[in-house]
Amino acid sequence: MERHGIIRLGKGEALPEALRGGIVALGNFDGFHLGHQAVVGRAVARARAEGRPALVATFDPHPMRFFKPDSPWFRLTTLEQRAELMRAAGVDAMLVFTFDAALAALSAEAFVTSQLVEQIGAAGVVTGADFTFGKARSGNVAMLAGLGQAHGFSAETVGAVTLDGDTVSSTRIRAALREGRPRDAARLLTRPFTIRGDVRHGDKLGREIGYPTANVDLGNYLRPAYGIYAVRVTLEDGQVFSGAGNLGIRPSFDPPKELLEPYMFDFSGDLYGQVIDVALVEFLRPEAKFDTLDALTAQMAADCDRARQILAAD
Ligand SMILES: Cc1cc2nc3c(=O)[nH]c(=O)nc-3n(C[C@H](O)[C@H](O)[C@H](O)COP(=O)(O)O)c2cc1C
Ligand SMILES: Nc1ncnc2c1ncn2[C@@H]1O[C@H](COP(=O)(O)OP(=O)(O)O)[C@@H](O)[C@H]1O
Repeated sequence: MERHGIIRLGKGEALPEALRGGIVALGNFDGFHLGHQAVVGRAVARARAEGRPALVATFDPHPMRFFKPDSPWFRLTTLEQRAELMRAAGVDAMLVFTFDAALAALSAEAFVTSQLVEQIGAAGVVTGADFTFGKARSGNVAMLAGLGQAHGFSAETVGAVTLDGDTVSSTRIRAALREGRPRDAARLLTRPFTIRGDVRHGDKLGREIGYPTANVDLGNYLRPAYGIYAVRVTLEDGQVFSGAGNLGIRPSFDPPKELLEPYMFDFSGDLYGQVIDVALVEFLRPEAKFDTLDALTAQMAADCDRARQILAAD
């Protein structure tokens, strides 16, 4: 089924003929950070030069979620967000392997022959230099190159991208977000970390205190440091509003509930059911527990003033 240029492989679905023989960037690409952009950019450039489809092949769920279902939330992007970013980078389609027990059990060689050769008909594969694949991660890029020679595709690697002296990695971005450094994360991502979700009904208290907030669940996203952030919110129609939002459990309210709640400046209207993008621009302060609504609203007013200034200067 094709949606946002996403094609789920397997389950009886064949790749459309027009997309066979492509140059395939292979990896998880969660976040689509600078390093991922180099790998995908190389695949797109080669595809254009050779007149072939430019493809990305990725895994869903993320292998880490499959092997360690209890690991803390870590996603930097949804599949749909990644597909949009890939499209903007010139990719014709994002192919998704469902990462299940059957896929995890394939040897490196079986993965290459059944997926890359038979299913995708790849003419070329581009990965990062440290890419591993196949059962127990037994396959590496040298093996991929050897299998490519045997099966008639080329395998190319792109070296790690560094910024400020260190390798750009999803792990480094996750650490920055968990430590409340969204600007550092944004430099590595080339855009702010952005949570996409649909606007839920809450306790309807926000509007009473003069600060309606559009409540969004954090879903599978990595949990950044809890606190108040200066945010930019993009609505479904593409309009962008500045705002200030609470990300956390709202310790002043009972029972605590984990949410992202942006209040948007200079907006009024009904957002329930809309899918919005909330970009975390700057960390303002940790969440606090207030004993009175007056104390909370005074603090919210101060947060909004600060967020306005920060975003205006941005
Ligand atoms: C800028 C801003 C800062 C906030 N700071 C806190 C806070 O430190 N502690 C807290 O318990 N709630 C805080 N809130 C309040 C809650 O996020 C939320 O507005 C309130 O629970 C009303 O919820 P409702 O949307 O369900 O009506 C803040 C909200 C905003 C917009
Ligand atoms: N400036 C605004 N920022 C955020 N949401 C707004 C704004 N103006 C109106 N809304 C609407 O008000 C709702 C939030 O009001 P609120 O009283 O906090 O209710 P809830 O508890 O259901 O979130 C949002 O979901 C949205 O539909």
